[in-house]
Amino acid sequence: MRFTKGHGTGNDFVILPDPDGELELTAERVAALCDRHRGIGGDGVLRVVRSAKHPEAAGQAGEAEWFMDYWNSDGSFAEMCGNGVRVFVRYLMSNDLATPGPAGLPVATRAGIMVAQVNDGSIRVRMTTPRVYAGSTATIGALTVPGVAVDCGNPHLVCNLHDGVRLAVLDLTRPPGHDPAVFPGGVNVEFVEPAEPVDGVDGHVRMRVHERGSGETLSCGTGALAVGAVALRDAGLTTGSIAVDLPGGRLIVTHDDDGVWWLEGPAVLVATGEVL
Ligand SMILES: N[C@H](CCC[C@H](N)C(=O)O)C(=O)O
Repeated sequence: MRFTKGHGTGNDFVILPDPDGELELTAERVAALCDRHRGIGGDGVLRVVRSAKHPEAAGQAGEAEWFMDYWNSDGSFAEMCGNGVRVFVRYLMSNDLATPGPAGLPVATRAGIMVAQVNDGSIRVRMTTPRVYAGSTATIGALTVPGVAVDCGNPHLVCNLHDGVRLAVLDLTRPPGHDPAVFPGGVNVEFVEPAEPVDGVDGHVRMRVHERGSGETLSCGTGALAVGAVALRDAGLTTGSIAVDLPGGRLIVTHDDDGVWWLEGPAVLVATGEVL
């Protein structure tokens, strides 16, 4: 089975070309592929399958030829993967499987159609509108941090640090505690601290993330979208751009004057090989 390894700001994926949806993918096989010692290693799997050939995407086939079948590294499914869409699009174009149209390159996902606009260094993706909908808390040991629930197609809990607590001291080797009544399907938890002003954007924050189904990752695109939406709200802005620095790099979240939410960042293909 052929594979390609790629990443977006260090959020890395095993890409599996499967245009006709013939691979027998199971949670166990995905976890084995993502194992960083016994397998290829990755935060998740992106299966590249034609929308018409996948039961969860057939309804989107008229708008998007390709479906990004995203799996977390533990073999669980997720509705959406923001970094993954950029890497997926970079893969499609590098393998001459698709070319962007006038509006960009549409990709079907479990959270709906995302449209990517591609340039050499970075890709920007038209994302789902993040919905801030509840207050909740996360716990790490004896620390309790208030946060806000944000739906980006997948669930997020954005926790702004305060009282001198810094990102560097957080132990994210285990899932932070969360309220299952608010997040019955689990949640991606982001911790945020303010950062120094940066030219060209309206705000700048730093974050770390513990991802549902993958653990702490170097980056999370939908997490950055959730964090950017909260940062704009907290700044009293309805539109604007936020630079979000993650351990793996910088992503830019923009809410434009047309009401579109964009996530912009790099997408790199690292290697191609054969799974034995
Ligand atoms: N790394 C992904 C998020 C995966 C979300 C997944 N962990 C979930 O269960 O929702 C991103 O770039 O958006």
